[in-house]
Amino acid sequence: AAGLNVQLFDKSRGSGGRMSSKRCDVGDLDLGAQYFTARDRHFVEAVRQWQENGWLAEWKPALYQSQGGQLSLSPDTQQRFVGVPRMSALTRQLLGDLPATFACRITEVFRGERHWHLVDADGQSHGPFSKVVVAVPAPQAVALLSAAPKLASAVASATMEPVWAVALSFARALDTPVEGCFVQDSPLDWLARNRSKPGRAVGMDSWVLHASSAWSRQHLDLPREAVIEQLRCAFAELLGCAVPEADFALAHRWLYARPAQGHQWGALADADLGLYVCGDWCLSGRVEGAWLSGQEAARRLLEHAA
Ligand SMILES: Cc1cc2nc3c(=O)[nH]c(=O)nc-3n(C[C@H](O)[C@H](O)[C@H](O)COP(=O)(O)OP(=O)(O)OC[C@H]3O[C@@H](n4cnc5c(N)ncnc54)[C@H](O)[C@@H]3O)c2cc1C
Ligand SMILES: NC(=O)C1=CN([C@@H]2O[C@H](COP(=O)(O)OP(=O)(O)OC[C@H]3O[C@@H](n4cnc5c(N)ncnc54)[C@H](O)[C@@H]3O)[C@@H](O)[C@H]2O)CC=C1
Repeated sequence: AAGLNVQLFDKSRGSGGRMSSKRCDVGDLDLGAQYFTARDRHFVEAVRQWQENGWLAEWKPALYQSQGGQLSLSPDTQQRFVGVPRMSALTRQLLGDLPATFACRITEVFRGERHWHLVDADGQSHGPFSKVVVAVPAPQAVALLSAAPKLASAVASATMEPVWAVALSFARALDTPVEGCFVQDSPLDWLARNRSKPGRAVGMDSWVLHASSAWSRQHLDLPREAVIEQLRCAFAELLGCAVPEADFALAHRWLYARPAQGHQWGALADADLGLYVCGDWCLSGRVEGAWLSGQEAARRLLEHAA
């Protein structure tokens, strides 16, 4: 928006990061961020604009909570948004025609005499660039900040927690009114019924289950099949209805799902070098926090470029 030339590199095959959706035979599944809320007025305004553009829609699930094995309705007035027809649709729209190189993992960010250069996992070099913004989870950012050791050590203090995500699809819809559920006292901490979200395929009855970070940490190296089975059992127990073997199942491990602690950093920078770091872990560990942190990095970068 400020007229600078931007080149984006991402190690994934598509945009979205932890907001990405997986394309499967049973439809698109949001395995990471499930929905987002908007509280900061700048973000509220951005969300309003995206909604007007048709990039996202409000999700109004039949919301439940489960505590001590007791399932109860838990309606509220909180507005929750999702990308349509999949979560990652929003990032695809925001990307527009910005030059982006996907499936490109950056392994080194180094400064030449006047400019920055990036090296990827295939040894290819990219650049020169006058500024670099590192927008990845804190533990992955550290390796890219060797040119600014002070910055690297601040970032290294931000640790992140894992989350196992499981998707289960059933040809016959489960006999339950639940469409979203906040869970306590279980290996799970969240579950969502995919077809209750706007614009999703309605053929199969697909669910996304998230394990708690504590369970995920304890079962980090459990084989995928075992993760699916254990979380399916926890799911069945929680719903209290018959849950057959799924017709389709997958498990995805998010190693750096959520920040372990909250910070109010906004973004971090070595402005003299032209190196900026941002991400949800600089703020609230939510989509809104990620967006605000990116805005703050951009603001500082432009301030220094002026
Ligand atoms: C399971 C789960 C559930 C969640 N649920 C919610 C929710 O309901 N509501 C909510 O608001 N938030 C939720 N979140 C959090 C939300 O997804 C994040 O806060 C937000 O997406 C973070 O955005 P980001 O840009 O900071 O980082 P990311 O989305 O992690 O983006 C970083 C990008 O950098 C790329 N990358 C990493 N290293 C390299 C490298 N070396 N070279 C090139 N590219 C690299 C990655 O591929 C990725 O695309 C959830 C997250 C998870 C994992
Ligand atoms: N699994 C993961 O890796 C991550 C999950 N994240 C979740 O993303 C959501 C985003 O947070 P916000 O935007 O603040 O969303 P929000 O306001 O819907 O929820 C915030 C938290 O409040 C509780 N809560 C809210 N509404 C209800 C309700 N009706 N009944 C019972 N409890 C309720 C619940 O504990 C929830 O986690 C939260 O649920 C986070 O736990 C965020 C980041 C990572």
